[in-house]
Amino acid sequence: MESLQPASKSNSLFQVYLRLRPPQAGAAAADRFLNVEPPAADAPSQAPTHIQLNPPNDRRRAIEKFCFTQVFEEDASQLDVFQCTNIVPLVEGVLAPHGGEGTDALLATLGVTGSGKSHTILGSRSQRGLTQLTLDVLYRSIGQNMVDCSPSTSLEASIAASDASEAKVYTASTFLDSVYADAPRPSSYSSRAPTPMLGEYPAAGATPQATSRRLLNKPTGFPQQPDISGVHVSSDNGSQYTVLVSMYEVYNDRIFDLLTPPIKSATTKEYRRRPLLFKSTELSPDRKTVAGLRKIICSNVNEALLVLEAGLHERRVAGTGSNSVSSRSHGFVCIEVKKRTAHSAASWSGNVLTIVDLAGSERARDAKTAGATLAEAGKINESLMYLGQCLQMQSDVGSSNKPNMVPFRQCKLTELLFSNSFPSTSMLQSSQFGQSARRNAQKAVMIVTADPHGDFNATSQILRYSALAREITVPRIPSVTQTILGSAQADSQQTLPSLPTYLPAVSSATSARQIDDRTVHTQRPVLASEKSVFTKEPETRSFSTYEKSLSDDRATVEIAVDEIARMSEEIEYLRASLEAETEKCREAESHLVSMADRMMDQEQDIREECAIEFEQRLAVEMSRWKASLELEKERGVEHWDRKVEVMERLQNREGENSWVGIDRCDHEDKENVLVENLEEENGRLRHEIAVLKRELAGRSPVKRRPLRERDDLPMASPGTKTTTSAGHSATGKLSDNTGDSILRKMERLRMSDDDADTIMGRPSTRPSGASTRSIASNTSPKKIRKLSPRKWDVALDDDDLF
Ligand SMILES: Nc1ncnc2c1ncn2[C@@H]1O[C@H](COP(=O)(O)OP(=O)(O)OP(=O)(O)O)[C@@H](O)[C@H]1O
Repeated sequence: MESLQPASKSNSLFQVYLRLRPPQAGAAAADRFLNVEPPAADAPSQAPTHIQLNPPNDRRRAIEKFCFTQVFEEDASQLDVFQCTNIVPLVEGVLAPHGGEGTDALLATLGVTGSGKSHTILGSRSQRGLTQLTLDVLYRSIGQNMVDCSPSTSLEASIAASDASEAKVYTASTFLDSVYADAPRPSSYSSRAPTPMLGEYPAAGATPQATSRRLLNKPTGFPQQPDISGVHVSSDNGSQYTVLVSMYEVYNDRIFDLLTPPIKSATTKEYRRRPLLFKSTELSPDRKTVAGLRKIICSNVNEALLVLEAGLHERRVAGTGSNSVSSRSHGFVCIEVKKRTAHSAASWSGNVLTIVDLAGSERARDAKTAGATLAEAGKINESLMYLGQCLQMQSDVGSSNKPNMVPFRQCKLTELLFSNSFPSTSMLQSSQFGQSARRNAQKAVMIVTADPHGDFNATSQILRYSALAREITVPRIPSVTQTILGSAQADSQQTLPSLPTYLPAVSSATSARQIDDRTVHTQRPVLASEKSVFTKEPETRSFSTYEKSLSDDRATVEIAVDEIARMSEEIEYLRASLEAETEKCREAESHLVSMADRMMDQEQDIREECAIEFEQRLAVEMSRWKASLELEKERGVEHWDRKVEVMERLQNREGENSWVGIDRCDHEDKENVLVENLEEENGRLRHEIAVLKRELAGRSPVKRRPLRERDDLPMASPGTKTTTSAGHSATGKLSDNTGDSILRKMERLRMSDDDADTIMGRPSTRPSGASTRSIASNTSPKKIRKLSPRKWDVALDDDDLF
């Protein structure tokens, strides 16, 4: 046992203690698979530190030994555990009594479901747990240095201003008034809610905060045992202290505040909590915090216990086959000790003591879980598996070369537990340049609980990754080997009484390995004593011939034994591999179940969010649409009003003066058109006259009928109004009366003949006194016919009419 020692303390993030719970009623002593080894005589402490795990009913499985900081046996009390687990130094580190930064602290329990984690951390009806004991010693240590928390002071504001986690800070009186009913609870005390809380909150309530939350009955008193009034830690007398309590749980890998009441969903009508983020904030860029928590300023231990009670009431628990009140989430209680220089308005700084009650790993078969509880179990097992990986690798962290080897970012639980134990990359870089100093690493205590009569596989798995050191002893395989050797021995004893009789003590080459080599269970074990077992020289016998045959037999047996040992070893290795693979498979299955559940949860959340957003947008769009419709209506009315107005104005103006201008313009336009038409007509007539002249010249006098009688020339209709004034016939009728106008022109030509006669001294053929106008208008066609030959002759003779 001396060889199994824990790794150097400086390399471990946790001190790991093991606590065994008393047997449950009906547990048989024969079922006990775990034994505590008595401490070695020369050990520094007489407290046990080693246990041995004996596989029940399976002689082929290895015997495992584990080493812890200390092992508490079944009869250990709450006080024993409190005093021996170094919790007092944790409180001292948080209080920083000698000035300086102080250190954060973490106290956690880990174990299979029903093994006593909650009992250890939170106590029972009669016994206080480590949380209550820690609060007791903390408040008594601060004593008079606690700052006045009366409502008149601006304590909440000053704390909220210096808080890096965007917390909502309340005084205990404000918070407790909203949680507890005035009447004290008459019946029994219990810190655990019996069933999950969702959907159980009546809507009717007194205060706004309590509308979605059932008011609790205030406990009349808390257990006072064990008494630790003798335990005291000093605090910094030059400082003022205040203590903030906050609580949250990690459920299905999401963080929920236990001190904030759930909100009723608009769509599902269920009461739900909003998950919180674990992130770096503006005031804490290099350190992650759970953002948006409710933090309650508790000025005395009683207030802190009432807040704790209220938070525990909200935590998800359920009855399973393994535990009637089983935690379904990892519960976190944060006791934040804030400190500032006495009588100054300096900002608050401080440290946190985080107490964690982890949910227990469980096998669905044993826990008889189904549905949501089974999915929860899958999630719990998955997070514990990641925690196990982190614990196995924690020893590597001591070496500064591998700061990021611990895979703590795989789930919320390990992130919350480990992320502030390691410097972030940005912090490392900045500290390399001397920009910021790394905070003191947190001190951590892990209490592993185990039931020696419980589930062997689950317990051995937890012990494997939590123990500080582990040793495996591969069991002897007597069935085949002993049979062969036994028969050989029996044969030889007849003739060779002193044939060696001992068997190889097969042990693992990995025995006595320390925590640094935790992968031992996945490595192939080697027979340490394989080579040395059969190296002894057999005794020399007198019967030489018989001796020869015997030595042949012995050689054969040796080879056989060797082979058997090798095969046994191989089988053992394969069995271990199979076990590991089976375990992996089981973990993968539970992971799958939990992922499916998570997806459903997320889908539900997204649906809800979408529905809410859709409703909000719809409402906004509706109101916008209504507003724009109203506006359009108003605009339409205005538009038509304006149109009517314009029309009215136009009508008035037109009535007054517009008609005069329009008439004048019309008149001018008409005159212009008339002139143009006349010019055009004039040109055309000239052309026609020329044509007619040529035609007349080519005709015989007989055929020269008056133009008016000719069919080939268009004549004016009888009703056509004519006038002799050249170019002054009515507009538009000139073209229709072409023949008429030609006739008139011909008459004018005749007049020209007369004039010419006059000029040339020939006697005029026209009656005297008759004017051109009268001829044109009054002369009958017959008269014209009589005159025309001479006229045409003259005209032709003269040949110069124009
Ligand atoms: N050391 C102990 N002494 C007396 N009773 C104990 C002890 N440890 C556990 N028990 C009892 O065992 C039962 C289960 O314990 P507990 O609820 O603490 O288990 P747990 O590990 O927290 O389980 P889970 O992970 O399911 O929440 C409780 O009734 C508790 O009182």
